[in-house]
Amino acid sequence: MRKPIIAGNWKMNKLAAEGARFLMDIREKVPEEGRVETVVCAPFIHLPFLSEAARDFPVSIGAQNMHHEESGAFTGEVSPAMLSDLLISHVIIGHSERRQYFNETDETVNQKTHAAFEHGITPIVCVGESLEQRENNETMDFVESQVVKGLEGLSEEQVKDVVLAYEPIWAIGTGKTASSEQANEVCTHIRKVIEKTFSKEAAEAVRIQYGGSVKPETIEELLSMSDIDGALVGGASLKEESFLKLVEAGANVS
Ligand SMILES: O=C[C@H](O)COP(=O)(O)O
Repeated sequence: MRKPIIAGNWKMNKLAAEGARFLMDIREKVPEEGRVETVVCAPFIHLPFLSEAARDFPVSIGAQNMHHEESGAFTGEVSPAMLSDLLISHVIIGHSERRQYFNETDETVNQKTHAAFEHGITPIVCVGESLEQRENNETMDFVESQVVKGLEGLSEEQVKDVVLAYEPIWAIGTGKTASSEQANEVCTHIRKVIEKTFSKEAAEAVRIQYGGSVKPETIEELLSMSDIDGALVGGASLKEESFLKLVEAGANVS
């Protein structure tokens, strides 16, 4: 069975003291690592503190982006080497907000995904269609193309360790969650794409999260679906109480 993975994406929220307080508040309450993987993806400035503070309890700390180069003249960027130096274990790659506002493309997603593996960081690769694409029945083809291009050139073993996050853009921060069936239908398609492009073993191993207005009230049903292995959560990951409920739901998947 694939281990559920619940990742909070704080986006551009929380001052340093608020981030620290959040971690201290959840430290005694997160379920043990064997049942669920718990990840907090925080803004860069939080990472040194959070990474150090989370060392002795089962919360992994992730970044929300990175550059693909090791170092160099890229003002304002953060490299994979800098993240692995801080023992950052996960990185979100190609979030739709990065694609929309910061010109991320399938090509940069692919470069960053390779770079993450070179530095021992687990990539959480985001894909998902716009409302217009959904209404034009382009969802499956579009998501397939994002998956194939984003993961191009990875080995089968690497693909098994990728986390894919299916996030329909129309459901992000809007309060409109895709129905569990809608979300699962696309996640099942993604798994078939992995099988076709890599192997059956890779398809069975790869974990696929759903993201888009996930709340404590909706998580259980989402996690009960055949191809949804976790959630990438924005708004509901900002409050300790709701984040813990999401993680607990992940730990209770049998
Ligand atoms: O990365 C998280 C997603 O963008 C979902 O955000 P949301 O839970 O606030 O809709």
